[in-house]
Amino acid sequence: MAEQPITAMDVSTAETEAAGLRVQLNQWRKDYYDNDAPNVEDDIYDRNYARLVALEQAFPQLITPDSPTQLVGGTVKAGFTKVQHEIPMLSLGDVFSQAELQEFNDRLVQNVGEPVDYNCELKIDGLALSLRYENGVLVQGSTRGNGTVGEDITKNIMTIESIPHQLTKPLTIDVRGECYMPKAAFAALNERREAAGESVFANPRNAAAGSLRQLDTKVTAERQLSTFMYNIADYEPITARTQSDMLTEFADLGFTINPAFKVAHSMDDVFQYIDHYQNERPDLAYGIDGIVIKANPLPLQRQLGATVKVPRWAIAFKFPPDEQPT
Ligand SMILES: NC(=O)c1cnc(N)c2cc(Br)sc12
Repeated sequence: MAEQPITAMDVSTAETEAAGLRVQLNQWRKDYYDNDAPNVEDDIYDRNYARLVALEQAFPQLITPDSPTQLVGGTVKAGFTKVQHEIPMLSLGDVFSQAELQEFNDRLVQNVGEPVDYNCELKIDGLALSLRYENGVLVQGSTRGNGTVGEDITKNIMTIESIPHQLTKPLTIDVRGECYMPKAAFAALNERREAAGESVFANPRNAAAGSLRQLDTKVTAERQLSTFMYNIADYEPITARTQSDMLTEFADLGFTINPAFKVAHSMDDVFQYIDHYQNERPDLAYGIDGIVIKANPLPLQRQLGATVKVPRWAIAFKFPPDEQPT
C-alpha cells in the first residue's frame, strides 16, 4: 500500500500506522539483537524505522517508551551475568543519502557556529562491545545489551587475539568497539557447518554475534573473531584532543583499530571518502554497512553530548544492502 503523506494525516490515522510499525519493528529487533538471526533485509527495517521516526516527529504524542526509536540494542540473554554500563553504550543516528548527511552537517555547524572537521571511519558489520581495564589490566568485557545493561562476556573476549590483556600504560579506561568475524573465517565456518549437516549463519554479523554471545567459551575460541576499537566512555584517561589522535593513542595502548580512518575538512572530503569505500567494500576482509562521521575535536564531542539514544556529534551513513557475496 502506498504510504500516505504524513502532512495529510490526522492523529488517529498516524497512531494506527505507528502502532503497527512499533509491533513489527520490535519483532524484527528481537530476532536481530536477541536471537542473532534477523529475518528482514536491512533496507526494509531501515525504511520502516525511518517512517516511524517521521510519524513521531510529526505527532510527538505518539512516542511510547517501548517505541524502537527510544531503545538501544537488545536484552540480556539467559545464562549471562548482567553488566551495568556506567556510561551508556549508545547507538547512532542513520542517514541514507548525501543530502541527509549535508543536512546533519548544516545543523551541526549552525549549532556550533563554525565549520567542523570530521573523522571518517568505517561502520563495521559486527557486534558492539565494551572493554574495561583497571590499572591497565583487562577486567571485563560486555555487550551493549539495551545500552545501559549488557551481558558479561569476559571469558569469551579473553580468547580473542586482537584484544590486549594488558595495556602499555596502567590506565583505568572503558573502550568501545566492534567484534566482527572476517569474511574468510565466516566462509570457512559455514563450510564446516554445512559439511556437518548443521545450520549455516546468514551473514558474518550474525556469526560474530552468535559466536560472542556463547555460553561455551571453547566455541568462541575457535571462531576467529576480531575487533576494531573506536570510542571511549570517559575521555579523562587519554591525552588525545581529537578522535583521529585518540585512535592512534588506542593503537599505542595495544588495541586493534581500523586503519581506514581519515580526517575530513569539508563535506566534499566526506563524500569522497564515502565513494571510495563504497567501491572498496567488496574487497575488504570484513563486512561494513556504511561509514561513521564524528566531530573530530574531543572537547566538541563532550560539549555536544548525546540524546537518550545517540550522540549529537556523530552520524552513520548507511550503504544499500550488500549485493556482494560475503
Ligand atoms: N567507527 C565507529 O565509530 C563505528 C564503527 N562500526 C560500528 N558498527 C559502530 C557502531 C557505533 Br554505535 S559507532 C561504530
